[in-house]
Amino acid sequence: MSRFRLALLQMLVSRHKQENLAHARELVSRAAQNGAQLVSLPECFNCPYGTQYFGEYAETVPGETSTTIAALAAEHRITIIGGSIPERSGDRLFNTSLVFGPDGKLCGKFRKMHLFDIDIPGKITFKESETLSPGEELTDFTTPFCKVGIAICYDLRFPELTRLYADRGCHLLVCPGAFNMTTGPVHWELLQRARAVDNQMFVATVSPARDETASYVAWGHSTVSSPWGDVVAKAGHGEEIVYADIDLNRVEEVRRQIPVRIQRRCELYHSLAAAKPQ
Ligand SMILES: O=C(O)CCC(=O)C(=O)O
Repeated sequence: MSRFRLALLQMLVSRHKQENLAHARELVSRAAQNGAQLVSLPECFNCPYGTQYFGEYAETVPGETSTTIAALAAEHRITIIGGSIPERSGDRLFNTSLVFGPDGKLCGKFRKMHLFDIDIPGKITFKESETLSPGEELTDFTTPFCKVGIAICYDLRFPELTRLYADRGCHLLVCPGAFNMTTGPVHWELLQRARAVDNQMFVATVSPARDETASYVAWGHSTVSSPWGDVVAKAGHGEEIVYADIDLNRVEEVRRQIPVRIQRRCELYHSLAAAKPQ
């Protein structure tokens, strides 16, 4: 199958977990009724985004949220990327994305690999590493359409991660993320289009809807970029579902036209990197 419908759920997240789960149920059902076969929720969809919330909202896997998403995937016979949730594992917390296939079974679990620690004086200081631990594994999964890789938000800033997925045969990267009002306007679209054009693959980012009353105000603008690097679908900042009819033939077409993937000179890069500067 070379075509499928992707839906990005730009959901408004509240402080009430039960309300968030009910809302996710509603949006997933709407997307499935509209023909979506692969659906993604945003980063931290069951909890407000902020280090002060992660411990309180964290769950083990399996747990309430994972069970809810698994049941929804099975009910609608679709694949659901469960955005991300704070996950508790022993005495550690992770920012984790869980993926469930149309049979309701867990088919992927990605823990955010690069933690969001930044300091922009007068604008935004954020230190995920105060409460979270980083993941160490790649997570890709196979669908009837293509292989899909997962990254979470700040991970998009590290081109090496997306390159690893592309080299493993992924034709789509899905990245639940919540950029903010400082970095979002300049970096959000730029980074995803760069990852798409670097690797000649589709890249989809899924943000929560903007809530001006939240302690962390998300940029919104969930987006799908094509292997050519152009934007094929994009949300505003309010709650909405973004649909994209993905034609995977575009991946092969762009790779044939501009064959950078086979023109890379990896041995040369390695020897240049190893050489001592003059
Ligand atoms: O990289 C950024 O500017 C934002 C990252 C972020 O919000 C996150 O990793 O959750």
